[in-house]
Parts: sequence; structure tokens; C-alpha cells
Amino acid sequence: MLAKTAVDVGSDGVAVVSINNPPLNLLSLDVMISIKESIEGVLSRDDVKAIVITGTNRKFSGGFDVTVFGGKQEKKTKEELGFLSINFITDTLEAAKKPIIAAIDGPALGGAMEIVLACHARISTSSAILGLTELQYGVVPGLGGTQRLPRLVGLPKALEMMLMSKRVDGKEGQFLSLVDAIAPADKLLEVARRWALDIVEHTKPWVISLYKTDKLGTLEEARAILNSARMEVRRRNPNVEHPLVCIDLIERGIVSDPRDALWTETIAFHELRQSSTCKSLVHFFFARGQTTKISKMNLLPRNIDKVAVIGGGLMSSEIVALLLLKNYQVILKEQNREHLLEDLNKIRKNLYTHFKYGKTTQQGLEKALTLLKGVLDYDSFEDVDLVIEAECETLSIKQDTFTDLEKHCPPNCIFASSSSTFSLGLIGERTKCQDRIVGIDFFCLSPAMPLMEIVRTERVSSQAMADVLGFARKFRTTPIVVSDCNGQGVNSMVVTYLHASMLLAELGVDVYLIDQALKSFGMDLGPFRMIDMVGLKVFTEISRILVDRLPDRFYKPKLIPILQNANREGETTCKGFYKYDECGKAILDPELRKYTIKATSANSEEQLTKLSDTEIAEMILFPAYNEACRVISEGVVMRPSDLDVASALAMGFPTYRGGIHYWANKFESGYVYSKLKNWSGAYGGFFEPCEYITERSRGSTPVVSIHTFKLIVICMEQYTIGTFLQLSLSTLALFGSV
Ligand SMILES: C[C@H](O)CC(=O)SCCNC(=O)CCNC(=O)[C@H](O)C(C)(C)COP(=O)(O)OP(=O)(O)OC[C@H]1O[C@@H](n2cnc3c(N)ncnc32)[C@H](O)[C@@H]1OP(=O)(O)O
Repeated sequence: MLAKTAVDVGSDGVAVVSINNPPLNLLSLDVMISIKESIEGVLSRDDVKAIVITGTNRKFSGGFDVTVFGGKQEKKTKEELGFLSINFITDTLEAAKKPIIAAIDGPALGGAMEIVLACHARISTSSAILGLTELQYGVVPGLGGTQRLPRLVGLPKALEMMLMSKRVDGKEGQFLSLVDAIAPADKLLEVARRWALDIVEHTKPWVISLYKTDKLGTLEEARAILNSARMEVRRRNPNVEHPLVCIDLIERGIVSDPRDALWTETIAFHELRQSSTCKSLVHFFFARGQTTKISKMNLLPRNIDKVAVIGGGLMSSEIVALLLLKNYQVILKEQNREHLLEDLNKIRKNLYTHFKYGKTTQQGLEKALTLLKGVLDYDSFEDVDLVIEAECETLSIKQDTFTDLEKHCPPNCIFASSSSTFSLGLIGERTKCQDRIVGIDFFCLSPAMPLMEIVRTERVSSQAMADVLGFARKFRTTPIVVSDCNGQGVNSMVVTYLHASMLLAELGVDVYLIDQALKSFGMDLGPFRMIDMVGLKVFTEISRILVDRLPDRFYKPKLIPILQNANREGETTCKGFYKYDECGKAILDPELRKYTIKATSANSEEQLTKLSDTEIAEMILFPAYNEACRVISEGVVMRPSDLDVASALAMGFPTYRGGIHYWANKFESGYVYSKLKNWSGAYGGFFEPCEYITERSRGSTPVVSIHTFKLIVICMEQYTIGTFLQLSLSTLALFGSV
């Protein structure tokens, strides 16, 4: 078995203990025991004056392996619980009679950061990644982080870093006094060794973090800061407990004794790691990491610097503006001068809005404008890396464009269509470059566009997929890969969610009550506030395509035309479902009732008025889950967990519930079915449970669609065998076969 630490004692009397658990030097009980034994070993040697602790391969450590979190643990005695935090980190490492210095490059997160905090000084590279990220997994720091971080950086910063799982780099760490000195990677050990010897020679201070108090302020000040943090946590995350536990632990250490608080912390950590919140958040962490796992691991994405956009529709101007703000050179091609001028104007306005809302500076705005070029022909396409075709939905126009693109662009250029109507195979039918044709949807239904839906055909090459995934990452969006599905991917789940909200409002439920109920459930925004932010125009455009194609599956809201006639388009017109003041703050508008009553009276069905928050949330989220199940069983997405990620990023579904599929799958199989079936009887086919949910409620294995098998076959060509088997198993598990 590979040794989990390496020890090297130099002629200067400094021992270097390196954590050695590649690739990320993740921690486990074994690794911690190995570090403890190595440190005890060198502490007992007469030729060792000081110790430097670091990680092999330019990575300190990615913290504890979170795969072991969640689920029931065996009952532990107090001694067992305190073994790592008290016995090792506090009584062996921090209380050592020889100075121990942390030398940090790469990540030092979670438990690894807690080792670092207990060292007597910290030297890091400027790019090191430091943070206590435990709250991201539904637990609290379990190895003294709640006590030592506030004592090193002060309460406000420590709270921000812990409650938001915020990471800082080495440079910021130095500014915060978390890091004592910065060194280049190739000099890190040398500087750390010298620092250690300086402590031995009393020319540098020997700091014990646990008993520092100079950064804590008075008790009264500390209580005020902690209480305001509590209020903020209750406002933002009313349904989770662990952030409040974290604040209580910090307070306990300040008010009573930090060593006593270490015991409470270790017990709290072990309780929280068994919670369902922890399980859901760990599921979400891995689900998010999986979304990019689609092509051969060894393919590096090629650079995409210059992008051409063809057609300047409603969504294009926002996409072009975002590309420009991310420093891409963009060519916008239109069919005639009049359209081109109109589009360029829209883009300028869009950029200006970004500037107005502080999303870019004056300089950023000016630079963005220099990167944009409007054209009417293909003359400047000879060095573009990516073309995004966003023309009107006419097949012959798109086919002509792709034929022209093949002639005028370089042979590696990726061609992306944003069409939600035609299959990519049909659009590129007349070309010989189907291996470079993909679909891209920037997910305009979400105000922050945090997702990029990438449509993959059976013929697209692994390299082209790697390039587009690289582009998505550079664009700072999470890619969700879908099959060639005519726009029925993530959009259809989100549109169903918004349709269900509208339907409920048209059945008499107050719009603001709906938003409030969904917020209490944990959604970032209520659905109506979300539509206001996106704008009715964009919502109607996306919704119309789905309603036209699948009228039985989607709802045609009556409220929309009523609001559009009243010019209530959302934030852009300062009125939508809410009113907006000059600072853009949303205000409830009593006048809205006038319009909802019109839509309600157009509805002949039974009126709903007295629903609880839970009933409202279920009536809106179960239809969205129903649609997600259709999308999954049609083989549109690779894994159900992709829709968990999509639901969180696109709809604001709470990550502590794991994502929509993970959450709804936890109900008894018959529960969701019977609810949907009852609503379908009372309020129409929109609620009708899909085949997958129906089969599940009967306890039988739902049918796997031919598309899913197709998707698996595509993957066989692109995956390493191990990854392929893992994915196939998870796909089959979805259908209850394993
Ligand atoms: C007791 C303590 O208080 C509790 C704790 O320590 S909680 C844990 C704290 N640690 C973290 O939050 C680290 C999370 N990880 C990261 O941020 C990043 O992985 C990183 C910055 C460490 C490295 O990034 P990068 O080099 O891009 O590698 P990345 O692709 O993210 O990860 C590589 C693999 O390691 C896995 N991994 C990363 N950190 C992990 C962790 N802490 N536990 C389990 N698996 C982890 C990833 O899921 C990924 O798996 P895959 O290849 O099967 O998809």
C-alpha cells in the first residue's frame, strides 16, 4: 500500500512531512493517522528542530473525502470522537514543543485547512486555494475550524468564509493575516524551512491560534455580529440547521472556552454528517461535477477566441453582449443593413444596461464595443473558432447557412445552432461536417444564464464536444449535455414549472402567495418574480415553441396575453407581476388582481383558494418533476442528476434538497402519482402523470426508451470502459433495474 505521508529530514534540522494521497491528497482516518504518526516520529527525533507540513505534487490537500459523509454512522465514544480534533490537531500538532509550519500550494480546504490553522505559521503561494467549505456539504468544520479561523481573521471575515463556503487565494489570505508570507511555488519549501528556523531562533513569533483573542473584539461586539449573522441565515436559508449550529459553536468558544467548544464542535460535526441535508448536498456536489463528464478524459479543449453569431434575434443580443463582456472577439452577421444596424443598437443598449447595473465598468464597456464587428458577408470568417447560428426558424435558411459556413470557415471551426425546432441532422444535412455540428442553448430563461445546454448528435466528434465543454467552462456556465431533442431539455422542465404557477394563479391562488410559498420551500426566487426578471417576451417565445409542439404536455397561460396587452412585460417596463421602483426593487402591486381576476374568470374549472404552502409547492413542483421524468425516460439527458443540477441553477431549486429529481424520488412512489392523477382529474391533462411515474407507482420497472440506448451507444464510442460502465449502471439504476 502507498505510504500516506512522506518524511524528509534535512541537514538544517527541519523535517518536511508531506501528505501523499494522490491525486488531491484527500484526507481520511488512515491519512490522518499517518500524518499524526509522522509528526510524532519527527517530534521525538533529537536531530529535528522544526517541522514543515505540506502536500505532494503541488497540492496541500482537498480536505476530507466527502463520499463518506451522510448515512448512519456507528455510535462513537467521546474519546473516539475527539481523537482527530483534540488528541491529534490540538494536543499533538498545536501543542508541539517544536514549531510546525504549513507550506501551502494548490488547495487547502475543509479538514486540510483546519490542519493549516493549527500550525504555528503559514507560508503559501499566491494561487493557493484556502477555505472552510464544510457548510457546502451540510456539516460544520469538525477539526477546530469554527474556533481558530475567527481568531486569525476576525469574526466578520470568518463568518463570511464559513457561512458561504468562500475560498480565498494565498494573496487574499495574506491580506487577512491568515497567511504569514507568500512564496513562489519553487521557493515554497525553502521559505517555510527558513521561517521555521526563525521561530526556533525567536526572530519570528510562535503563534497558537486557539488562544489568540486580539481579533475578536469585545463580547458585546462579537454578540452583535453573531446575532446579525443569525438573522441573515434565517432569512436566506430558513429550512436548514447547520449554519446556525456553526454560529452557535463560534459563540460558545468566545463566551466560554475554545477547548470546550472543540468538543461541542466535534459532536455537532458527527451528528450533522448523518443528516439528510448533508446527504443531499453531497449528492449535489458530485452531480455538478458529473455534468462535464462526457468525452474522453484525455482530450484537451482547443482554444475558442473568436466567435461569429448569425442572426440577431431577441436572445442573440444578450448572448453577444455576454460574449463581449467575457472578452471574446465577436462577429455579428445579418442578412441586410437595416437588421444589422438594429441588432448592433440592441447589443449596445444591452451592454449599457450591464454597465448601468454595475456588471461592468466604463472601461469594460468601451473594450467590449471594440471587440464587436457587424458584417453582411462571410469575408471575415476565415479564422473564427465557433459560429453560433441563431436565425429565424426556417429550415431552408438554416441549411443554406450551414452550407456557406462549411465553405468559408476553417476546418476545425465548430458550428452551433440554437434552433429549438429542427434536428441538427436536418440542419446540417447538406454538409460534410456533421462531426462539428452541435446545438447550444444559453438558457435565457434564467436571469443569470448559469447553464449552457449543449446538444450532442450521434455524429459529433469527441474533440468537438471537448471544445464546446471547454468553451462553456470558460464562459463560467455549467454545461448540461442533451441529445438532439428539439428543445425539450432543461427548458421543458422549467417552462412546466412556470406554467404550473400560472395555472394555479388562474385557478384563483394569489400570485404573491405562490411566490411566498415557493420561497418558503427554499427556491431562490418565486416563479413570478423569475418571469419578471427574464421578461415576458423571452418567456412567451420559449413557451410558445413547446406549446405548439406538445399541446398535451404544456399549458397555454391566459394571463400572458392579458399582461402583454397592459404592457406589463416585467422589469424592463417597470411593471410585470410586480412593480419596480427606480432602484429596481420589486414591490407588490394591488392592481395586479385586476388582471388575474380576468384570467381566473376565463377559467371555468373549480377555483382554488385555500391551499397551504406545502400544497402550493407540490402542485407546482410535481408537474415539473413529471416533465423531468419524461425528459429522462426519453433519453434526452444522460443522467437524472443532470436535471438536479439544472433545477438548482435554472430554477433556483434548493441544493440542500439535492435537486428536483432527487427530492421528488424520496416520496413514496405512489404519493406523487396519486397527487398528479387527482389534479389531472380536477384541473386537466397538464397534470397527467407520465409513464415513468405511473410504472414506478405500480412498483414495476419503467420502460427504457430507445433514445436512452442510443445515448449509451454513442457513449461507448467516447468513454473509457470504466466510466462507461459507471454511467450505464447509473442510467439503469434510474429505471430500477439494479
Ligand atoms: C472534517 C472536515 O471539517 C470536513 C471536510 O474536509 S469537507 C471537504 C472539504 N473539501 C472540499 O470542499 C474540496 C472540494 N473539491 C474541490 O473544490 C476541487 O475538487 C479541488 C479544488 C480540490 C480540486 O479541483 P480540480 O483539480 O479541478 O479537481 P476536480 O475535477 O474538482 O476533482 C477531481 C475529482 O476529485 C473529486 N473530489 C474533489 N474533492 C473531493 C472531496 N473533498 N471528496 C471526495 N471527492 C472529491 C471530484 O469529485 C472529482 O471526481 P471525479 O474525477 O470522479 O469527477
